[in-house]
Amino acid sequence: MSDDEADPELLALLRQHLQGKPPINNDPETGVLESAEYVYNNSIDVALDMRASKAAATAIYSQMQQKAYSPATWSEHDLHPKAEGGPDTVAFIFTMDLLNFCFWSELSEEKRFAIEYRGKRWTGYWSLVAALQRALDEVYLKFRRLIIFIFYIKGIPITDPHFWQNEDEFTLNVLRNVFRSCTDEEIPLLKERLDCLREAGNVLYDKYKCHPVNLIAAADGSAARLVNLLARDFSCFRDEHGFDGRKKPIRLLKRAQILVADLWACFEGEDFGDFWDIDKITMFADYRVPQMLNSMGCLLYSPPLDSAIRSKKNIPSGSNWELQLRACSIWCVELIRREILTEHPEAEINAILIDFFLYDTIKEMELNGQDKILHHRTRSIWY
Ligand SMILES: Nc1nc2c(c(CN[C@H]3C=C[C@H](O)[C@@H]3O)cn2[C@@H]2O[C@H](COP(=O)(O)O)[C@@H](O)[C@H]2O)c(=O)[nH]1
Repeated sequence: MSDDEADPELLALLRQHLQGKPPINNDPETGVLESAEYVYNNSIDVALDMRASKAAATAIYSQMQQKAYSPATWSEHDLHPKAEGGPDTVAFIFTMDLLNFCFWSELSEEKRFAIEYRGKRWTGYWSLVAALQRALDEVYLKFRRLIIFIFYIKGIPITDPHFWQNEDEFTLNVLRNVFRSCTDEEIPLLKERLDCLREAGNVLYDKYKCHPVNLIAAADGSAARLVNLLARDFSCFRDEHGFDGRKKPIRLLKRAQILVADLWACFEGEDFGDFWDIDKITMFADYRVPQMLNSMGCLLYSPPLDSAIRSKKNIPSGSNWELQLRACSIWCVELIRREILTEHPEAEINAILIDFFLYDTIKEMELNGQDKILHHRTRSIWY
């Protein structure tokens, strides 16, 4: 290269710097997409149907346009906290995504675990949000009554890491009361949920001045860096698994990623939701979106796996089948995202919004009794 030609790498660094973004070589990656592609390339029980995925991209894009899907859609859900709450909303979302796992039940709709709140019966993910809101309401209502009464009524500060650390006050029975059901079934994995809160309380106290806003600050505006901090510092967010003897763990990091996505959506990309690399976040590998992708013909199962899912067999957490289901779902949504942006380069769409749309759609289908295709059944704290 002659002396007067600028080094392209330096030029790119300069451009990044001028745009106010960290230099390229500091760009953090989460490793989730790389993991998903590796598992997809080495899967024998789950495959993707390219023709169906292409058709799904067209259908998803047009329906998302019709429904004007955007980060603002998140706050339209009655139970979700609002951006006006600032740090209290951050604390709520952190608590919610710390516990955002494993709600499926073997029992009927009438007998499954459910939370009664604001005159309605909430199940699944919404039972979690309702239980947290109810605990805070109880605190709020009690303070209101305080003005009338002279004695102090202590509620349950369920989003406060100081409380999570207090083994005398915050016991399994207290958490059982937060998640008290209007049926005879208890929330799945209650003890594991207490362990997650306890660990998170200790880590936030030790490293982040006991509030998740300081964790967001440490990520310095990067979504990927925040995901990596969560996976590094909290074992209960470290959703990593061995696969086929590969040296590097397969990183799926579902709850770390959905936490970042929920912050981004709730604050609509501003304030505590402002991440310059938000599009690095992938689909969240749970049990609902694979179900939706399978019902659209995008995700195909081998006969043994298909039969296991249809006969509601438990598929162990970290098993080969389970990793194929989760990772191929991430890769499928990535291909759908690329297809949409190829057809519509101007579309303001990312894997998060596609995922939110697919989740909400399968929930609507379930409500209308259309969810004939079953989801896989794994009990774990990862999703
Ligand atoms: N991939 C993906 N997984 C999601 C969600 C959500 C809720 N997100 C809300 C926020 C914005 C969206 O618009 C939604 O309104 C929960 N889950 C997961 O599903 C499971 C619960 O299922 P069920 O028992 O049927 O409620 C459980 O693993 C939970 O972690 C999502 O969005 N994407």
